[in-house]
Amino acid sequence: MTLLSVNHLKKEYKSKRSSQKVEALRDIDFQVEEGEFIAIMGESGSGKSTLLNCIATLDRPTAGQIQIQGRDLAAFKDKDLASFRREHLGFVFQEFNLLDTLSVKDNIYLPLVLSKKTQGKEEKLAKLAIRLGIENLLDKYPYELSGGQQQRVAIARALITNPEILLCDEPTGALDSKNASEILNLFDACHQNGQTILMVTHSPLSASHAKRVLFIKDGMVFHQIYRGDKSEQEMLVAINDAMTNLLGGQS
Ligand SMILES: Nc1ncnc2c1ncn2[C@@H]1O[C@H](COP(=O)(O)OP(=O)(O)OP(=O)(O)O)[C@@H](O)[C@H]1O
Repeated sequence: MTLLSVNHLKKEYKSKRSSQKVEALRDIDFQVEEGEFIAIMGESGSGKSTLLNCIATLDRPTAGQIQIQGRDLAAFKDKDLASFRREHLGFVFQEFNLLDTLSVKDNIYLPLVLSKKTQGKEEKLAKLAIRLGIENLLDKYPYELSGGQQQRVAIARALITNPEILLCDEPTGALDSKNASEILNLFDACHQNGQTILMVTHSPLSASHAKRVLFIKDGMVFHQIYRGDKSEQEMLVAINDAMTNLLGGQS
């Protein structure tokens, strides 16, 4: 079943200094099936964050359509978007974005508290804590944790509402290679569990964990690689080749 449908998406920003417009997204078109793990790659400035922000309902497109489970995001009023975002989407950021004044446990509960859906929260937390290997960290505070531990907690916070899509912006960007690889293994496990994941990344290694990689250039999807039967290593080679031939070659 198609979970996310992005049709002819266009986003223009008006420049503050001149009347010129920046066309961040020109014509983006793709579909995501339920349970897919997709990476989005592209050079700096190619529009990846703009695309993620539009899907995340944090920004409105200039034209085109985004549907999540058949719901057209343009039809939502601003005041309804926040609750839609909280209840249907999960976010993982490069810089973890945990609140230092709350314990790990309370950070993870926060989306449930904000949605007033705290019933059964202990059970949900207990299951997630085991899956993510953070059982011993729940009473600590974010500043007491390593980067890798903080990202595990951030993933738990993103998953506790059982979101339809996990949206990740450079989730391993602030981690060393060992911690990055542990986080990527967690994404693999989430994916095997049926979680739909959309991850923006500069890292070919991170993207090699995905089942499909979309390359964005000049505000359009101009290439895709399917994992198919490829091993992670073969996928990594294919991604690096695509980056050399397509991104490097045409810019
Ligand atoms: N708020 C804004 N106002 C004006 N222009 C913007 C705004 N946000 C992004 N842009 C422009 O839109 C284009 C796409 O930016 P975007 O941040 O989406 O790229 P990106 O692929 O995520 O880059 P990076 O990999 O460096 O994060 C760039 O030319 C950028 O300068």
